[in-house]
Amino acid sequence: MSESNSTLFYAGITLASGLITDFLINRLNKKEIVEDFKPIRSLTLRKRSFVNSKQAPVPEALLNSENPLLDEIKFLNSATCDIERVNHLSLGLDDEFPNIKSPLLGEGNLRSVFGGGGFLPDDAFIYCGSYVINTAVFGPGKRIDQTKKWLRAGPRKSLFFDPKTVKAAIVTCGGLCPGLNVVIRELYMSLHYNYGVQDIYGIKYGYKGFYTYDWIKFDANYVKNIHNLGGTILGSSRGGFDLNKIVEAIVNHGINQVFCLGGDGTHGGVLELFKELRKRKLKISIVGIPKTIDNDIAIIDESFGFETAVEEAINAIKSAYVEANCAEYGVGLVRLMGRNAGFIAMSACNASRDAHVCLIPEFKFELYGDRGLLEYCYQRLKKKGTLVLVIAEGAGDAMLDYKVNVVETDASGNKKSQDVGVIVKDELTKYCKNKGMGITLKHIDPTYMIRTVPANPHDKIMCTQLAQNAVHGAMAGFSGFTVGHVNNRLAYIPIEELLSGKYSNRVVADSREWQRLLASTGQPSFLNNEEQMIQQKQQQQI
Ligand SMILES: Nc1ncnc2c1ncn2[C@@H]1O[C@H](COP(=O)(O)OP(=O)(O)O)[C@@H](O)[C@H]1O
Ligand SMILES: O=P(O)(O)OC[C@H]1O[C@](O)(COP(=O)(O)O)[C@@H](O)[C@@H]1O
Repeated sequence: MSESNSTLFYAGITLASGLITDFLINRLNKKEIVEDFKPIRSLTLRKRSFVNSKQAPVPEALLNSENPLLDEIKFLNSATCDIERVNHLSLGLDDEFPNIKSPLLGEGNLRSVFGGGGFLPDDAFIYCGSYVINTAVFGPGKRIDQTKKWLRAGPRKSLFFDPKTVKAAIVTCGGLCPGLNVVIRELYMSLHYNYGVQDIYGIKYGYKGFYTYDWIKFDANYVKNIHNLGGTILGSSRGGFDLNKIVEAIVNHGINQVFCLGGDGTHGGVLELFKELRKRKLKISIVGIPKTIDNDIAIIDESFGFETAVEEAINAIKSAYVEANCAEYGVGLVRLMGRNAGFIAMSACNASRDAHVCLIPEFKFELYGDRGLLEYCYQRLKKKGTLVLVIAEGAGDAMLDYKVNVVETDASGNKKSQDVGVIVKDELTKYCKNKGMGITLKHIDPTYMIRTVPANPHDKIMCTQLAQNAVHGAMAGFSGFTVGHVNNRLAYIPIEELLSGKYSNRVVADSREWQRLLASTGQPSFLNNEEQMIQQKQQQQI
């Protein structure tokens, strides 16, 4: 494209309305790539907000270069529709923009099993101006041009990094989660076999491993069988984030791509590292891969390991039901993880159909009083003889009339509270006894069992998609981003945006999933004065 044509092209895109932009871009894309479909769609409704961000301009010297990746970056910089830009290593650095042909580019299936030669057809690559929309549902008052758009994840035809010069490091942080080993394996396989990267290292026991332990040099034999193992072969930890020591270790090892698997805390670390690396003008791409069984990471549809955890949680609920059903006034009480969000508990209840009450951190409730939890349980036992309660760990904080103590704070600063399962068990037993009812209560706590199993097929597929796309993004030179599904399509999300505080992911009262749970359990609010609570909430929102 000549310079004047190119200027007109970008000006046209910039000025066109969102709808016209979408139309043009869809035409440019020619064909939809179906590779990033998830096997099952999460129906969770999320609250999302809309923001715009600015980036460093493309250096003058690069404006005339012929390079599809550079075109994409210029497009992202000039587009006025609400595309959330991901930082690129070329921006803010004055060097020439490299134009390295992706080794994935090829003639269909011509690649030999021994490597060499590309294997992706031309239209499998992400084209300039390809994005994922934030909202899937449109109706009166909601226009497609007003919804936020995220950069589409996927392979780029030209790369920022020459694979021969890439040295990558992989680290796993925070709590365990099914699928960590699948992501590690696929990061290695994609870097090594698809792009030809030779130097790939594993960091032991989370962030502190960068500067505390010897690094593991991976080879294919080391990782090829790990996908069927629970946990992480690298080990994980909380705490130990020391910015300077980590940057020093990365630089000393000559690393230029870092992949960090973890939740919000880990992404907080990625953001700090990203800012520091940018400040030092280092060409090191740092990428987050969202991990948590709690499924409470904002913006993305779902985090890997969550479905596996729900599947395992159902086994505990099943056992609780059998125990409850086989005793006079039998109660099965299952405590599940979920420090801040009740997605595991809600989904496990919806899937098992055996739970009668589900308590999660998002909704306040009372234990005592005519409309409190204990009276409801007592009445249900009197009438039906059986009760299954599912309680998320953080629900203790939602009890209005019982003070739950914070017993400790973990090394990452997350609070650890008194066990809500034990509190409800003791209080319910006492309450029923005072009313002359002797209950048989079995308390099942499968919290660590549900997160240590290997990933199920759904999560394994998701882990593979995330890892491959994290690698594509890093090889293209993007940095400071995380990768995840938005509306069932893979997107690159700037971590600055993810952690900006404008987004959250919690169960919301009007979501279809929560309404479905209420419809199937019939549980009330457990509030003695619900009306008053609603009014208070409304006032807080004004
Ligand atoms: N705001 C932050 N900035 C830098 N590092 C952080 C931050 N919050 C947590 N971390 C580090 O991230 C790692 C994982 O955090 P943690 O909260 O335990 O798990 P998760 O990543 O699953 O939320 C820990 O090593 C912790 O020290
Ligand atoms: O005992 P640990 O390792 O602190 O893990 C418990 C925590 O794990 C979680 O399920 C997930 O936490 P992370 O996302 O930080 O890994 C929390 O809900 C729970 O409090």
